Amino acid sequence: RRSASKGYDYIVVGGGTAGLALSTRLSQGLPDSKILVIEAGPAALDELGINVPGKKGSTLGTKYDWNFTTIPQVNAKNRVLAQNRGKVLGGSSALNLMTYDRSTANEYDGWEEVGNPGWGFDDFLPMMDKSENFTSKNTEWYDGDVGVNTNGPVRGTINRYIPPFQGGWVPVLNSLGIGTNKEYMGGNILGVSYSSSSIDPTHYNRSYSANGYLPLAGSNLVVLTAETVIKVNMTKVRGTYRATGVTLANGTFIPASQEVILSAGSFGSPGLLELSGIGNKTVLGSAGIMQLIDLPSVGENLQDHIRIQTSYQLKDNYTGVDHFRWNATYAAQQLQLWVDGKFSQYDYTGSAYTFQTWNQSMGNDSELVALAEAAARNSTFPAEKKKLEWMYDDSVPQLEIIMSDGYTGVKGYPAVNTSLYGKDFLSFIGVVMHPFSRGTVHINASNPLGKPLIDPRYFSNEYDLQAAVAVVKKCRQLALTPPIRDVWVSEYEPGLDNVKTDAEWRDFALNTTLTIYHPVGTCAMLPKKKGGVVDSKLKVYGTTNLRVVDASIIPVLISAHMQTAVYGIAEMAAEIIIDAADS
Ligand SMILES: Cc1cc2nc3c(=O)[nH]c(=O)nc-3n(C[C@H](O)[C@H](O)[C@H](O)COP(=O)(O)OP(=O)(O)OC[C@H]3O[C@@H](n4cnc5c(N)ncnc54)[C@H](O)[C@@H]3O)c2cc1C
Repeated sequence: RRSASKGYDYIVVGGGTAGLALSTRLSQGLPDSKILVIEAGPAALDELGINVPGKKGSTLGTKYDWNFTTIPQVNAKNRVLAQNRGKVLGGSSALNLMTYDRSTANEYDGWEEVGNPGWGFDDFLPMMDKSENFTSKNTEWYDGDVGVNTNGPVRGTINRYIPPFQGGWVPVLNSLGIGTNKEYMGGNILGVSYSSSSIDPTHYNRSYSANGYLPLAGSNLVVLTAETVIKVNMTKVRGTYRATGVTLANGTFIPASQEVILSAGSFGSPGLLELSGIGNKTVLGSAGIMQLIDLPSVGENLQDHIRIQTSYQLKDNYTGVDHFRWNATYAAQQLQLWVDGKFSQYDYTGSAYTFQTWNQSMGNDSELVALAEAAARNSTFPAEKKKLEWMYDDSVPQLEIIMSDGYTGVKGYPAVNTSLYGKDFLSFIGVVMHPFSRGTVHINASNPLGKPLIDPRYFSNEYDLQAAVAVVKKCRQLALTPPIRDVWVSEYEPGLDNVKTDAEWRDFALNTTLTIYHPVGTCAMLPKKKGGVVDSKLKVYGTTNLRVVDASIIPVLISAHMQTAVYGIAEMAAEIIIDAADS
């Protein structure tokens, strides 16, 4: 193995979701090139908190998490919200909640329509497919093989276990006029499904970039862990800039003869550009960094999905995942079953999803459409225009609801010694698909190498707040509809008596809305004059050989969880970079 300081042809910064997929593909496609991927976190391939599906969420707030937060959100009662990101080999694919889906074809087409040739659904679906091995085709909850592939590195699997108290999910949604969708990976996600998770059914463990892609890499890929990059070194050549390598926090310079690729994620990649002198002059100046390339959109255009939840105490005859919190014996038994490769409740992540338009959900979307029009009216940014177009498009969902096993919320699981301690819960997690709030992430001028200043500007327009209220009311409606109504004793959060009026729902939304961890757009792929940081070949404007390849390049937030798109972006980038090397 080469020593890191000797230099490489390609350096990928960030061994996360996109970074490991990309560097693996580069090592395969460019066998004569030397490729280095540098990851700030450790490798943790044997970590049960990562591998065991039923332990999802247990690594948040740990050493595997960057533990970022927002700045106080002025439109959300000044709350400071968590912004978790993986700091481990595999990045956020090691920490995520494993939902494995895709949005509607029209939304990927929207990426192309805002100025990115070659990124529409017909071109992008094959890239997402390249990454996947969908193991549940032709099963009870998936018809045939529409839109899926079966020989890629990351597994997508519908859970083999659906808890009895979730048996009412599909009948309830059907009774409310929502059709069952067993082809949700094929470019139409509307309807109700028992949907897939990134789980490998060989051992029912998490499938992610570190255990999916990396074992396929050639020996020409070197993986450096526990090293943080602090800047890309740039040199001016005939009026444009060339990346010559990267500098580590310990001062080591590592040269790159061909390309440097940033895959440090939606909060990491814009910061690295700024630390390298690429960005907004004021931001750089206040941090004492000399501007090399004037690119004012770096760190702008942050978009994220917001979520809001209600939760219910299950009747005592049901065993939910909260059992793991309060019954150590049960948890140990189930974990041993999982370790032994036997059927275990720890196999399970969650399966019950619905995606709907406002019309499907409420019968009438005119008030929300009017608010969306008001939110988008004065914007020239392509994302708002697209989101408004999608409000009028019957194929594009505006809300998602997940029926989730276990307590999820803001109030907290009941404290020891209270009457509800030792009870199990189910939660409904409502998500607004196309919020109009658009925020920023920048380096902190007083500590440029420290945590970034993240300001998603949650609820900076009325549409987002009313949409959150509409989706959380829907959560309660689903809970109150038999046979779901028959499985629970009482509404724990917010409580049927505590929140009844619209004013109370509004207050509840302001107090409890959170992120569902899908920040995108901070190095948007767009024409430069429209707010772009990278072009449609993912190259940073003003450079010859610096690219960004991760969730930050997504120009418009779509109605899906992000991982399948991020893997698709990495596969697309690999083709682009390999083609460029061959030409
Ligand atoms: C808690 C959580 C739950 C989620 N749930 C789901 C879900 O259920 N389904 C879904 O589809 N999506 C989910 N997502 C979103 C999805 O996982 C992310 O969008 C996706 O993983 C982002 O990939 P990425 O490559 O852009 O960034 P990441 O995977 O975060 O990779 C960035 C990598 O760069 C490294 N890095 C950063 N800065 C530096 C530096 N300076 N030097 C060296 N290395 C650096 C990081 O440590 C990290 O490994 C979730 C995300 C989170 C955080």
